[in-house]
Amino acid sequence: MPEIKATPVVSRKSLTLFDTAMIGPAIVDAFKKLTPRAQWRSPVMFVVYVGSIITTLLFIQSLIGQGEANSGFIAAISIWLWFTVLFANFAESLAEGRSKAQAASLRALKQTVLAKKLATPKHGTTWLPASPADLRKGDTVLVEAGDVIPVDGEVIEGVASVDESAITGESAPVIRESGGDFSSVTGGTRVLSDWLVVRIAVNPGEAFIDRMIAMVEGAKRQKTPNEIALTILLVALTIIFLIVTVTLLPFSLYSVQVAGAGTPITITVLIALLVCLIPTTIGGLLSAIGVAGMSRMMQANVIATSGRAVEAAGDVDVLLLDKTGTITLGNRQASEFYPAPGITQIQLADVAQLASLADETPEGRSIVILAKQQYNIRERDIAALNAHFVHFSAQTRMSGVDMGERVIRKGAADTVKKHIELLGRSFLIEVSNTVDDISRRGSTPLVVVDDGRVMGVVELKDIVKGGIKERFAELRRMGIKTVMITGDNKLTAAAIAAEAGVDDFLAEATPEQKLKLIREYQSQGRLVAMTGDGTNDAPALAQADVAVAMNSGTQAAKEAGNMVDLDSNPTKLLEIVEIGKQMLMTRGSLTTFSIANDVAKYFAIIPAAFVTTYPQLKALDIMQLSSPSSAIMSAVIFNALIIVVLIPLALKGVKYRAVGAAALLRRNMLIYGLGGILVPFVGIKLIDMILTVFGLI
Ligand SMILES: Nc1ncnc2c1ncn2[C@@H]1O[C@H](COP(=O)(O)OP(=O)(O)OP(=O)(O)O)[C@@H](O)[C@H]1O
Ligand SMILES: [K+]
Ligand SMILES: [Mg+2]
Repeated sequence: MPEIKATPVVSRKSLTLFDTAMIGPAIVDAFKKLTPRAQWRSPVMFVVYVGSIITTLLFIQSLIGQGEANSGFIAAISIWLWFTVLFANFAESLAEGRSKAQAASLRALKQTVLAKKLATPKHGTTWLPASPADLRKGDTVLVEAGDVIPVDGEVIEGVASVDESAITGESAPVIRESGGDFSSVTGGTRVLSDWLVVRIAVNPGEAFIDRMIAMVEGAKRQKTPNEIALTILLVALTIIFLIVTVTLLPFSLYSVQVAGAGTPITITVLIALLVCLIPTTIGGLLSAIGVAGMSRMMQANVIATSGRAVEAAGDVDVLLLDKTGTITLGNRQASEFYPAPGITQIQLADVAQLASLADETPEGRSIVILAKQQYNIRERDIAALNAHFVHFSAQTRMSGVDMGERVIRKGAADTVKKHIELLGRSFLIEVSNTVDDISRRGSTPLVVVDDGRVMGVVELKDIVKGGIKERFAELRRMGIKTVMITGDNKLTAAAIAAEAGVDDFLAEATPEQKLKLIREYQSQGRLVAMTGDGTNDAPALAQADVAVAMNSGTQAAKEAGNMVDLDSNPTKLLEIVEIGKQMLMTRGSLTTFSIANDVAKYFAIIPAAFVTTYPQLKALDIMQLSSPSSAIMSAVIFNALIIVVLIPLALKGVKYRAVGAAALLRRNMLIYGLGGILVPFVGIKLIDMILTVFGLI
């Protein structure tokens, strides 16, 4: 057979906020964005862009003929308007630079190793080398120790340990196996031991990594509903100020000609006035805020496939989590056989094993293993048994085998109870007690029946993931209600719910009931987040506003969600909510700041701009700036520099605190509203003084 060499798996490296290596390219990129097409994306900045062009033309006119004002002044205004545009471009480029670096490191994961394509989907059959680009959905490949998994897929045979550090950054290997909720594998990860037969789940270009790359690269292209609403507000403000400014010109001309006032206002000054009044601070930083939000999600090891979901995360008020695999480790293992009165442990183990021979779930496999370990019950030849196997489903919550007339089942206590009641039998009190005891420990009881006769109960042990309780308490402080939903029985659910510290739980839930619960919350106007890993969670994930699938979960769960947590950490939602809230708050704060800024600029520019036309306006000149042209220059320079000053805030986001929304709003209004009014007074005065001291004006 041909030899296939494994290439080293590249790890995703994390990026700091201002990598100096990214500043140079961002500056170059800022100049590249000086095209009308790129500028048109932000209507506010487009107005500044047009203003820069007009003042440039006015400057050229002043050089070759009769200018409307001193050419030095026009040049200075023009240069600072160009800077304003460039600074906004730079903010966006810097944010994109981080995304691009993230996308590039993802692309490095796309391996070009050859896959071992199987002709028949069975281990031990022959394979031929195939390029990943030639693999189609439904093809099967063999992946052995040392091999890199070529494309996303589902394990259909085998158990192996897999190194997923390239995707998750987590160095501990994970187990991937057929059946159950741990069967999905991601392209670019590497099998460490044993082998897997994998059925390819995606066509070329549709793989998980491809979607991740598209997401980080396309972050600025898709505007979210929130962003669109804000853009409309900014455009409306821009239009109002445009109309106000444009009507000032004929007004000024009229005053001069008819009423005999001083000299008319110049177009250069009008453009400066307009640019200072329109919300350039938020207009220039809006795109960067969105791109940086997506980037922060990546940094948290969360892949969001929609910007809308990231925003919705900021407003979530209910979080639904499934139990097994999300709150618990999910690797439920049979730990003990509890026979019914009159039955021996060996008899129970024997029947339980028969019912599990073809059960590919981790639960089923663990029963076969326990029976072998404890009683040395050998696996029987399935073919010789003439048996028909009944596979587990989340709806029936049972599995088993029919051998001729003999019906063997194992499953959740309530469903098995119904099953035997149909046969006119009932549970013995001892069995019910055992079921309750196991449940109270937080374990899952599986009741085993042989032809209507209860043989006993198998205990499946599961472990609650570490550190969960503290994190749920934090969610509560944020005002988010946590609800655990599980297919397991009420007692087990109650035990795990108490251990994990969730606010509420729903037990014995079918996939339909999970879905129904989400719809109920949504109809009360709540925004619902759901975290799940299993195929039975997929409908609920598809319905939730923010749907986080565990990376360890099934392909179906990942397809249905709008986010994937690469670390498979159920409390990751905490960070997701924080990032969402931070993004919404950053936008809100900078919008407030941007609009509040106008007050100071109004007092700086209006008296200066019109003092030649209306000397009475001198009364408004509370800032006492050195000259009208210095006042206008200072305002324009401040307006440009404030964008640069606020870039770190736009990229990092305003600090989030787990306090109520009203308190947060009050605090932000105080800082960014009041600050927005006061800061420019100081800033403009300072710039005016510098210009004057150095004789620059
Ligand atoms: N292989 C199996 N054979 C028979 N019954 C099973 C098997 N696996 C699980 N069960 C029973 O079916 C119930 C429901 O399982 P399901 O996988 O739908 O939900 P769950 O994983 O327990 O909960 P969650 O929704 O939190 O993941 C389990 O609680 C258990 O009692
Ligand atoms: K402005
Ligand atoms: Mg599950």
